[in-house]
Amino acid sequence: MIIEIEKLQLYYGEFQALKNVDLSIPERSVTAFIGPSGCGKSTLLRTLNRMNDSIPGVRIEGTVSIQGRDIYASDTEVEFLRKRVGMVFQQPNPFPKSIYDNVAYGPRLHGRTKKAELDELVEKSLRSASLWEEVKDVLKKSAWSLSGGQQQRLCIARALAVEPDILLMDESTSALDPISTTKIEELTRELCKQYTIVMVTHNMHQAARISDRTVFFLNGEVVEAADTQTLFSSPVDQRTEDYISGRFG
Ligand SMILES: Nc1ncnc2c1ncn2[C@@H]1O[C@H](COP(=O)(O)OP(=O)(O)OP(=O)(O)O)[C@@H](O)[C@H]1O
Repeated sequence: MIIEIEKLQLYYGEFQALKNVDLSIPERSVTAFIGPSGCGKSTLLRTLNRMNDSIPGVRIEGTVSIQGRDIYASDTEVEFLRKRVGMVFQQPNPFPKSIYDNVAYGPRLHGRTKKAELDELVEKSLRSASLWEEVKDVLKKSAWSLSGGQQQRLCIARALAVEPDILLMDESTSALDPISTTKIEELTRELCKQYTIVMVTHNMHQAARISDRTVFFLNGEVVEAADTQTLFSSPVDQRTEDYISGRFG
C-alpha cells in the first residue's frame, strides 16, 4: 500500500470534519472518493499533501504514511512531499505564462536548468497528459489561449513534470464539457499504469467508470471502501446502498 491512513481525525476549529479514518490506498491504481457534499472528501484528499496546513485552526490527529513515511512527522519537508504528491484542482489554473514555462516551472524550481533536459521533460510531460500533439507548435503561446479542457491537461502535465508518484485530482473534470471530461477520464486510466491516482468526484458514474477502488464517505467517516465493482454491485452497508441507488445526496 503506497498510502496508509490510520485513526485520522481532522478538526477545523471546533468542527470535526474527519472522524477516525482508516484507509489504505494501493499503488498504481485509481481510487475514487464519493459521498454527499460536505462529507469530507476534499478534506481527506488535501491531507495527503498537507494542503490543509495553511488553514488557520486546523488540527490533525492520527497518521498518514506515504511510502512508509509519516508525512506529518516533524522531519518531513513539505516541499519534498509535494514533489512526490502532485495535485490537480477543480478549475484549471495554469500560470499566466507560456505553455512551455508552465510545464517547466516545477522542474526549474527544483534546480533543473539545462535547456535540452527541460525540453525533453516538457515534451514527455505533455505527451503523458495527451496534449503534445495539440500544442507542440505553439509552446511559446500563453497557456490562457488554450481551451478549458486543454488547460486542465496542461495542469496535469505541469504536475507530472516534477515526476511525482501520486496524483491527487479534486473534481478535476467538473468544470469541463463532456468531451474534455471523457479525454481526462481516458487519460486517468492511462496514467494509473504509472502513477497512483486519488480522485474526489461528486459524480458516482465517473467513479464507477474509471476507478479501481471506491471509498464512500458520510459525515466525515469512511462508511465503506471496496473495489469499485463490488461497492456498486453489492455494497455491504445500507447507507452505501441508499446513496448509490440515489436515495439521498
Ligand atoms: N477551511 C475550512 N474551514 C472550516 N470548515 C471547513 C473548511 N473546509 C471545509 N470545511 C467543512 O468541512 C466539511 C467537509 O468539507 P469538504 O470540502 O472536505 O467536503 P466535500 O465532501 O469535499 O464536499 P463537496 O463535495 O461539497 O466539495 C464541511 O462541513 C465543510 O463545511
